[in-house]
Amino acid sequence: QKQSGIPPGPFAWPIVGNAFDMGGKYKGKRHRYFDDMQKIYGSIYSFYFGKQLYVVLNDADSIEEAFVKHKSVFSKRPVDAFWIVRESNKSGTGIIWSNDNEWEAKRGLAIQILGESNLEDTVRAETKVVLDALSQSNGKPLAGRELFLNSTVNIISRILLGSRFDGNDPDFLRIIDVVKTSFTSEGTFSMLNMFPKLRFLPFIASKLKIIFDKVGTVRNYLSGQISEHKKQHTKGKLNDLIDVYLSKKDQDDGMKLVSEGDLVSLMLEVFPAASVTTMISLNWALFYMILHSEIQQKCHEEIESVVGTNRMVNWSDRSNLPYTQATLLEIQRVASVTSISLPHTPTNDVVLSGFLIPKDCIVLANLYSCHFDEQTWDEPSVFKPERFLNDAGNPTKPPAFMPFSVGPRSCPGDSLAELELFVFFTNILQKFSLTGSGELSTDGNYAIFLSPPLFLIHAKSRQ
Ligand code: HEM
Repeated sequence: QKQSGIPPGPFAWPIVGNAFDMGGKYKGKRHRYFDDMQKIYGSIYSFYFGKQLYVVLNDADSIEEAFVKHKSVFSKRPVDAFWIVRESNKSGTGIIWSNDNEWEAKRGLAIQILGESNLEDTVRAETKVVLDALSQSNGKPLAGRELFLNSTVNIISRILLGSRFDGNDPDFLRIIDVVKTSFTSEGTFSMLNMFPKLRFLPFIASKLKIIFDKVGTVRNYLSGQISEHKKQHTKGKLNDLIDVYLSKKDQDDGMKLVSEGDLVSLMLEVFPAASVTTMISLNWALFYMILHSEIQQKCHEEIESVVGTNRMVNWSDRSNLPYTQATLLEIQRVASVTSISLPHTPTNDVVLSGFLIPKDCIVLANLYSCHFDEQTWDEPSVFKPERFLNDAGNPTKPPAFMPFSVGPRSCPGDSLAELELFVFFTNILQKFSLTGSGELSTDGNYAIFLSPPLFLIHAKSRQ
C-alpha cells in the first residue's frame, strides 16, 4: 500500500517492489530505466526496491530545491539502508558512507589535501606516461580503460599516500583489482541489500569471500602505510593525506572522531571515487573526439595556435582555449558518468513540489535526465560544444550542468577532476590525431558509473 502524498511511480509488487523492472531490456542500462520512468511520471517520481521507497529527482529545479535549498534535510547518507555498507563500515567509516560531525571532519581532511598538494605537477607526470604509451602504440589499437586507469589511480595514490607505483608493483595490482570491482558491481542496487540472507548461498558466499579478502589485503597495506608515515612524520609536513591526518590528530578536536580505521576506509573509498570516474570521463572524451573528427580538429587547431607544439599544455592556458573548454563541458554533459547521484536520505518528512518525501526514504538525483532535459537544453541529444559558450565566446556553465551534483554532499574532488580532464585531454589532442574502431555507439553501459561501449583508440602522432 503506497503512502498517500508521495510522488507517483510504477506499480510496485509485494516483497520485491520494482526490482525486477530494472532487469530485461534495462540490464546494464539502468540509466534508461530512470530516464523512461521520468518521461512517464514527471520530474519527481518514486519506486520501491524491495520494501525500500526511493524518490528520484530528475531536473535541475528539483535537485537544487532538495540538495541546496533544503540542504539541512537532504545532506544525510542512508548508511543503515544497505547491507554492503553496514558490513564495510564495521572496520571504519570513510567520507561517502558517514554522517554528521564525523563526516565533516573527514571531508575537511580531503578538502585540505586537495588544496595543498601541487596537483598539476602530479597530473602532468602521469599525462606524460599516457603520451608515451600512445607514441609507442604506433597507431595500433588501445583500450581507453587500460590507457587511463593506472594513471588516475597513481594520481590519487600520490595525494593519499605521497607516492606513485610502478605498474608491476604487487601492491598496486591489488589496489587496481579492488578499484576495478567498483565499475563491474551493482552497488546499492545489489539484491544482497534487499535480501542480506542471500549471502549464505554457497556461490554468493564464495564470491563475497574473494571480494572481502581482496579488500582486506588492501586495507592491511593502507594501515601499514599509516604506520610507516608515523615513523617518519615531522610536524607541519603535509605531503599527503596521511601527513595531514597525523598533523591534525593532536591539535584538532574534530580529528578525535577519526580513527586510523576510518582513515583507511576513507582511502578505500577515495581510490575508486577519484580514479574510476575520471578514467571513464577521459575514455568518453576520446570516444566523442573519435565520433566527431571535425570537433577534434577544431580543438587541435585552437591548442596549436595558443600553445604551439614545443611545450605541454598547462592549466594556465585554459582561459585562452574557450572552444576546447566548451568541448570538455559538453563531453561531461553527454557522458553523465555518475548518471545517478549517490543516495541521500531526508532527516524528516518534507514537502517538495507538493509531494511528501518521507523521512528515511532514499533520494537520488538523476543527473543523466537532468543533462538531457528538453526543457533546459536545446537538442540535448546533439553533441554541440557551442552551447557552453556565451555571446562573448567565453565558456559558461548553466545551472542545469551538474556532473558533480550540488549542495554539501557534492563531489569534493571536482577541481582535481577538471584539472585531470583538461591536462590529459589537451595534451593528447595537441600531439595525436585519433580514430577508433569497435562499438562506437553513444549508448553507454551502466554499472554504478556510465561507461562507453568497448571501443579501441588508434592514435597517430601529428609530428
Ligand atoms: C569526473 C570525475 C568525477 C565525477 C563525475 C564525480 C561525481 C561525483 C558525484 C555525482 C558525487 C555524488 C554527490 C551526491 O551524492 O550528491 C560524488 C561524490 C564524491 N566524490 Fe566525486 N566525482 C569525480 C571525481 C572525484 C575525485 C577526483 C575525487 C577525489 C579526490 C572524488 C571524491 C568524491 C567523494 C569523496 C564523494 C562523496 C562526498 C560526500 O559524501 O560528502 N570524486 N562525486
